[in-house]
Parts: sequence; C-alpha cells; structure tokens
Amino acid sequence: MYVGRFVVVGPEVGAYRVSSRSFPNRQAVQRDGTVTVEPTPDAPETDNPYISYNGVRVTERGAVVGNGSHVDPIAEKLELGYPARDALAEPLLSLDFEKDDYDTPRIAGIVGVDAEDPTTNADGPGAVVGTVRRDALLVEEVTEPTLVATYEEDSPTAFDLDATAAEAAAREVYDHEFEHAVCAAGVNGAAGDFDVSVYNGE
Ligand SMILES: NC(=O)c1ncn([C@@H]2O[C@H](COP(=O)(O)O)[C@@H](O)[C@H]2O)c1NC=O
Repeated sequence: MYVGRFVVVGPEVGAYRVSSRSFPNRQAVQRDGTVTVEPTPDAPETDNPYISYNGVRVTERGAVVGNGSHVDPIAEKLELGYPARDALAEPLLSLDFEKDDYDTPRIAGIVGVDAEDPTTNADGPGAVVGTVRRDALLVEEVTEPTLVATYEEDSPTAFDLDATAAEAAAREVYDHEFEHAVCAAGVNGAAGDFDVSVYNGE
C-alpha cells in the first residue's frame, strides 16, 4: 500500500518518513536539531514547492515533525509560548492542504510536549498530532504512538512502533512495508532533551 509521507507521534518518540513515487531522489540531512528533506545532488531539477523543507525541528517545548513548510511556523509558535495544540493547529489552518494535483494534506505532530503545557492532559511528556485535508482539520492529543499519512491513512490511527530511541525509530519507519520509502527521521526525548537521527537506507 502507498500512503505517501507519514508521521508517527507519541509522547516520547516520533518519526517521519518520506515515501514518494514522483520525487525519489531525496535525502534527510541533520544539522543539530533540524532535519531537512532535500534533493540529492543527482536529482533532476524541479519547481515543485513541496518537496524540500524542514521535516523535524527541535524546540525547548517539544520536537516538531511534519511533511512541509508548516514545520517551521509550528516550531516558532512553540518557542513563542503558544500552547502545543494551538501551535500545531494555526499553521495547518493558515497554510491549508497543498495546492497540487492530489490536494496533498499537511501532516504534523509534536513529541515530548512539556507537562506544564495547558493543552495536554499528560502528567509527563505529552504529544499532539494533526492534519489538514480539503475536508477536515484534525488536531488531537495522543498518549500512544499514532500514525497519520498523506494518503489512505489520512486520519490519526494507533501505530505499533517498537522503537523507543531516535535512530531505531527512523529505521523502523523506513523499513515499514508501506511502499516507496525514500528517507526517514526519528526523534525521542522530552522538552529540553531530545535525540534526533536520520536514516537514508543502506
Ligand atoms: N512532503 C513531501 O516530501 C512531498 N513529496 C511530494 N509531495 C507532494 O505530493 C505530490 C505527489 O507526490 P508522490 O507522487 O511522490 O506521492 C507531489 O507532486 C507533491 O506536490 C510532498 N508534499 C507533501 O507530502
């Protein structure tokens, strides 16, 4: 099954996988707490605005994962002190689904939300996941690893993630049977202390 890009988001571990039929020549590059999805040096030129972006951004109040340019404003709103639910919801709503041939949804999540955050019920680290599609804006707290993908699995649903560490999470989602894996990133930890890892296959 092809589900396109997907995130898995839990309170202390999360991951993002790029799967792609159209733009497979891409890699995940880590610089400190940021993972950028970008074309490989041998990739054909494209003017598609949706294929290069930061897919992970770590902040002091949670680690953001997602499939496009909304990751940056979500991280910035967290850093500004917005509650996690609102930091996730506002950029999804204002940027909306992608204006491509597929109306590709934007998907995102925040891992390791500070226990003080007013929009989670968690005593320890919390997590929020969301998507904006043509027909919905869904944003909710989750207490177990939860998947949302761009296609098919396009509403948050429980996901059986074994990994508890960033590197293992990146590998696990890369190796998942969903088709056309390209690259992946993993994150684990809690606010103020996150590990980030990327995996681009062998
Ligand atoms: N985030 C990404 O890495 C990404 N890769 C491709 N897209 C969009 O999704 C469309 C379909 O891509 P594909 O056939 O690779 O699933 C592309 O034309 C592009 O508009 C993306 N946008 C959202 O997922």
